[in-house]
Amino acid sequence: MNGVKVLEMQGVYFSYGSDVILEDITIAVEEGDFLILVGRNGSGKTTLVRLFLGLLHPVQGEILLFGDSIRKFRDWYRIGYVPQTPALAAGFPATVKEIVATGRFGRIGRCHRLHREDWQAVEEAIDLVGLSHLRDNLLTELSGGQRQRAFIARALAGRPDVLILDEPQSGLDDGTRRDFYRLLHRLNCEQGITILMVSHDADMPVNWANRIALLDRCLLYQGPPPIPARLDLNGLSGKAAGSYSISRLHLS
Ligand SMILES: Nc1ncnc2c1ncn2[C@@H]1O[C@H](COP(=O)(O)OP(=O)(O)OP(=O)(O)O)[C@@H](O)[C@H]1O
Repeated sequence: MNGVKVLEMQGVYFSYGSDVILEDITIAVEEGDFLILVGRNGSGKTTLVRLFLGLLHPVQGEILLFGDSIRKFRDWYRIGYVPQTPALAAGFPATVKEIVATGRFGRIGRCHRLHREDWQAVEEAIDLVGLSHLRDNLLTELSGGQRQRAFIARALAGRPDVLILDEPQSGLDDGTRRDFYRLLHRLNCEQGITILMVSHDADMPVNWANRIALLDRCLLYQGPPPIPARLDLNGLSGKAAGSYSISRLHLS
């Protein structure tokens, strides 16, 4: 955490038609951060991620990537994206190695052949996530946790500076989820990869993150974990998501 801003929003607003989804968002992910963005279902987390990926555009405010306006930014290979994988992985007729190799295209361009150094990056990424023994297996032959790792390896193959993960832990059992957090912690601490992870899981080990942000259309908290007790987290769990509300957070 050296103060260099990798991802930044300044006063960002976003709406779908007349529905305001994000309001006055000012947030920065700094180099070396492990920032977890939490919020109930529908609070705008994926929308915020899609804005950082340039897939949506704010109606107001500025987005900066590595200090440059997103409008001028071209180095997309510096950002590795891991989507919610269960949907993506269903029925993928590709091996681990093949899917991870597609992670190189952001760096070398889609119409280029992979060279020796590309395959080396692919092997390194597979190794980093502990899937070397399954490199030639089909994705459909993998468990949910192993698939998750394959998609992380895919994002790592482009040797990004920052990883953005959108609820990567959904659908995993407790043990697999813990292993998964350990892997992310290792990538952050040992490989120096900056991480922005989205979650609506209030039970995650937030102490592994150095920063946490709570979103519900606007940012209700950002700072070191844990979220202050007055911002009662109970309503963030999947079970109680419906009972969570902005007014309750403001009043408690
Ligand atoms: N393409 C779209 N058109 C209109 N409204 C949308 C669209 N995509 C999302 N929304 C709405 O925007 C709001 C925020 O959605 P978003 O997916 O960002 O929430 P989220 O916090 O990521 O939710 P979850 O935890 O369920 O994934 C929701 O009310 C959703 O219904």
